Amino acid sequence: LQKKRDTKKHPLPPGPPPLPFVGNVIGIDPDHPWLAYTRWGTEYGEIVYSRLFSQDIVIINSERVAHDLLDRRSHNYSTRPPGLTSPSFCHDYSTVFLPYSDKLRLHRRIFHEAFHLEAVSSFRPVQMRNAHNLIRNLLASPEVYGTHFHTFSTSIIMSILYDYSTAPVDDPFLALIERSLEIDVKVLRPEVAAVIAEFPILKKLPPWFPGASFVRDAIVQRTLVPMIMDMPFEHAHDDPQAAGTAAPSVVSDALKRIPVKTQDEGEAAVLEKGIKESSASGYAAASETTTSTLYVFLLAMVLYPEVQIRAQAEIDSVVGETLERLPDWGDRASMPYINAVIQETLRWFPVVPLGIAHATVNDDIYEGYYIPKGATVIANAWSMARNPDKYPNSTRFIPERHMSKVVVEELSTHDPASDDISFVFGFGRRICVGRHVAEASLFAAVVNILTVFRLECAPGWNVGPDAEGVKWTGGLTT
Ligand code: HEM
Repeated sequence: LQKKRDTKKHPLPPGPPPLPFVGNVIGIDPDHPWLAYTRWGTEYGEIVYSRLFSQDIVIINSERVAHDLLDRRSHNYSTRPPGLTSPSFCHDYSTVFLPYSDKLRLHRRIFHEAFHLEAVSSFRPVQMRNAHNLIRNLLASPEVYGTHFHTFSTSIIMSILYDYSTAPVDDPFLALIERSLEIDVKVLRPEVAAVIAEFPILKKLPPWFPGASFVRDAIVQRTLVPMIMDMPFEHAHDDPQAAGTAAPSVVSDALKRIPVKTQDEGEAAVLEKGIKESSASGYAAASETTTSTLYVFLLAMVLYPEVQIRAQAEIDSVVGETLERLPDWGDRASMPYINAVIQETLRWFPVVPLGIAHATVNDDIYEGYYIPKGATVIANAWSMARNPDKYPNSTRFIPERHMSKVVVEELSTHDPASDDISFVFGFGRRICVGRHVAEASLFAAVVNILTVFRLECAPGWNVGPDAEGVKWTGGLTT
């Protein structure tokens, strides 16, 4: 049955013709939906309407429209599709998937206090120390570079959030959280949410039922999430017998602020819960994204040796060819090319290719098109990164394209949100809260790797400069 609604005589945005009942399921590779959405962008334009069962999906393929809707009309476009916050998967705690609400504002305030532009420089020692560990690990066992990237990303975020030092291998807490993240990345997508919303009965299938893997995943997740939230939190929490003993961390600092602000026990409990939940969300949001970006960096370096040579020449010109010291934060302003390499890495293959879906609170009209209330709104970063007017030869890795725009001033005043590629961090009231931390971690890793190593393709590995043939994993992050 077709939904009947009053579109106020405005048409829906253009899009592929839907099949009866199921909508636009044909032609979408469920693991790589950004490819189909980008194709639709070429065919139908900057804003595309599609339908999955009865779920309206609006795909934004250009930065222009994303800024118009998600920034300028953020009052209407800042919530999340309800299917993403399924209580069966215990996601109702996660900042990333919360609807726009007081709880979300509290989470974002907690993040902002720790991660705003002026505050993040306090994490630099942790980031540089972990970058040095990263190059030591890469030297010892380069073949497991992926594990080392992962250790780098997770160790930084665990130190920052909880002052928790992860074990060099097989950390028991990380094993739990990784299992939980594996499930999240697989399940928390608008396409899956639309199917589950259409057939709530699916949630009731017995776990042994063939194809009911997400029911089994939900059961595992319900066991994991309380552990993931409580274990590191207790580590960062002050010993109640000896107040003020916890080492500095986002969590302990936030907890210390509570008594100053409120004497009310109920309010204090809400704040404490907010701190616990937002910090648990921070780990998930930070680890995969930073690790994946380092994979893209590595891919670029082996496919573009001339970029690598230019980047290394810049480093040599700053720290000296004899390598008497490793680069440090004070060198960053003198390394515009390294900064451009980081920008281009974020652009070349955005690791959150479709961002995290937003949703509309009310009906809207935009450039004559009707956008329904409750629509899932996807900002297609993949397509924005391939805008041929802004990025000629967009499939090529060309750091030089950022050189006129890269900000080289002292980094405490450097706001990546104002940069060319800010779209990879999302939009409006939901823009990534960890973007300043992410950028700094990437600098620490990239500059140290390039100082110490030459990165080359393994013999016999033949991938062209467009990285065609590279297999991108499916999910929220790739
Ligand atoms: C290269 C690294 C990263 C990339 C590409 C990235 C990208 C994104 C994107 C696209 C979103 C969705 C924005 C939107 O809805 O419009 C997001 C949200 C978020 N990110 Fe990041 N992120 C990165 C690193 C981090 C780090 C290091 C943290 C640290 C805590 C973090 C924390 C978050 C949180 C909490 C949200 C949810 C915000 C909300 O829903 O209001 N991210 N990120």
